[in-house]
Amino acid sequence: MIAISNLVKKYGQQLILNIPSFQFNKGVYWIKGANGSGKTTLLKILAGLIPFEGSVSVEGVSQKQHPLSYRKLISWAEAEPLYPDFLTGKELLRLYQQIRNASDAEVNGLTRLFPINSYAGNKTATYSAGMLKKLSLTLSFIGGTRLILLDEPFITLDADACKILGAYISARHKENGTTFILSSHQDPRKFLDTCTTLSIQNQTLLP
Ligand SMILES: Nc1ncnc2c1ncn2[C@@H]1O[C@H](COP(=O)(O)OP(=O)(O)OP(=O)(O)O)[C@@H](O)[C@H]1O
Repeated sequence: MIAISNLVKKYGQQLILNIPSFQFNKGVYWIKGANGSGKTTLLKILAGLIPFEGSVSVEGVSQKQHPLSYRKLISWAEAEPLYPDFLTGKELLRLYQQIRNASDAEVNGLTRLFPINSYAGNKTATYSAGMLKKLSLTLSFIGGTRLILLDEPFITLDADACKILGAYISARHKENGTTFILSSHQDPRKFLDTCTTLSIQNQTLLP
């Protein structure tokens, strides 16, 4: 599903990641690691957001050779989402729907997941951290992408929302074969049916 080859990431002279080779089959993956170990950096690399040495491909599509096709396969939700204050959740949902060519039925169904309809008409400036997180996760689920990258998806979510998120990930993986990679300092396995644990240690990714 994902193939990493000779991946090296440095910030200045500081080596952050050195992953000679790694393959992800379809699945649900939890990446753990100490603060500053490189989890967010790896997710950003897989999302195509930051430069790196080496190669990454998803379903045979190389990020460097076919960046547009590659990005169409992937969704990303960041740990602490931020949106322009003046936009409403509904406007963002519409934007993602248009970009990802999703149906009204799909988007309406996703807005009922957490649910976010009661506040999506308001400007994002008025949202709490958890409300923003629910919006950002909902946006990342739009469009049937094959790989969904979630950076600390459980932070700021209440207990019910954590259960809803875990059930959604498990069901979507089972029904559509979507691969999820999530980073978390909390053990997410209590919310997930299946989950493969990986860790980043000494700048590399280990099973
Ligand atoms: N833009 C940047 N410029 C310079 N160094 C950076 C930058 N972003 C991250 N780093 C460094 O890269 C290393 C890995 O950071 P990263 O955010 O990937 O860690 P993490 O495992 O996600 O950490 P945490 O669990 O604290 O969120 C850290 O040493 C960090 O200081």
